[in-house]
Amino acid sequence: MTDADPQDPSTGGAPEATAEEQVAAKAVFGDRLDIARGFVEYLATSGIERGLLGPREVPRLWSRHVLNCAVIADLMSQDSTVVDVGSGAGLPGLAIAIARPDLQLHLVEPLERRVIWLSEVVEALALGNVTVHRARAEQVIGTLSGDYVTARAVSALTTLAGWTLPLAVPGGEVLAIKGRSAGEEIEKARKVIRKLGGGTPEVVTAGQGVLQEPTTVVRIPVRSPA
Ligand SMILES: C[S@@+](CC[C@H](N)C(=O)[O-])C[C@H]1O[C@@H](n2cnc3c(N)ncnc32)[C@H](O)[C@@H]1O
Repeated sequence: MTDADPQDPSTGGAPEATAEEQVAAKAVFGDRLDIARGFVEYLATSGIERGLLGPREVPRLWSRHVLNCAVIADLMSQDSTVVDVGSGAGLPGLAIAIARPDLQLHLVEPLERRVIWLSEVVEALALGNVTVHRARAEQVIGTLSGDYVTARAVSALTTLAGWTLPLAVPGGEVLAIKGRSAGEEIEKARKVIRKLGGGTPEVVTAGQGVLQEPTTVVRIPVRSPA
């Protein structure tokens, strides 16, 4: 029997970070790098086995998923509360919670098997700053709120605005990780954002100088009452 190749998604196990990813991971996670490694291990094993991510994602777990998500914590003030909508495999929620223990994270995810996996990972990694809620975002409006509301790959901004803006406190922000479509999505959602009390949306990036490809984020401020 030969040892499993960590870079081969068919053989299971966590991928070895490339030299570049290791430098970035050290910069992003600092003395919590071992916890981040633990998260990558869970993603690469039970996360894949239970269908939270596709096996093809294994070789890019660090760059495309964990690091890409964690850097958006740079856009957040100290000691804030964050609601992550549609956390799935804990992205971006758990990556942020690991990078920034000063933040309080609320992960909102409706699917039971994802919630069970998230709860197991939170317990195993002893992430005391994370609470997992089994719910759709619409169901927690009025009961849960945060200084920041995050989301990645959950829905187009026209729909996502209605799920996230009501969860941000006045003066807070929605931070939606988006790809190249960010500007176009903003144009389509401008009217609904205004109707929901959102301020002027903008495209910002996070992770410059750390990641080869910085993360594109749509930032929407939430207006304070006049
Ligand atoms: C494509 S996955 C993305 C998961 C994760 N954010 C990521 O980037 O890997 C979309 C997730 O959003 C969740 N979702 C769908 N509709 C939702 C809603 N209305 N409120 C909260 N979560 C929702 C799904 O259950 C799923 O876990």
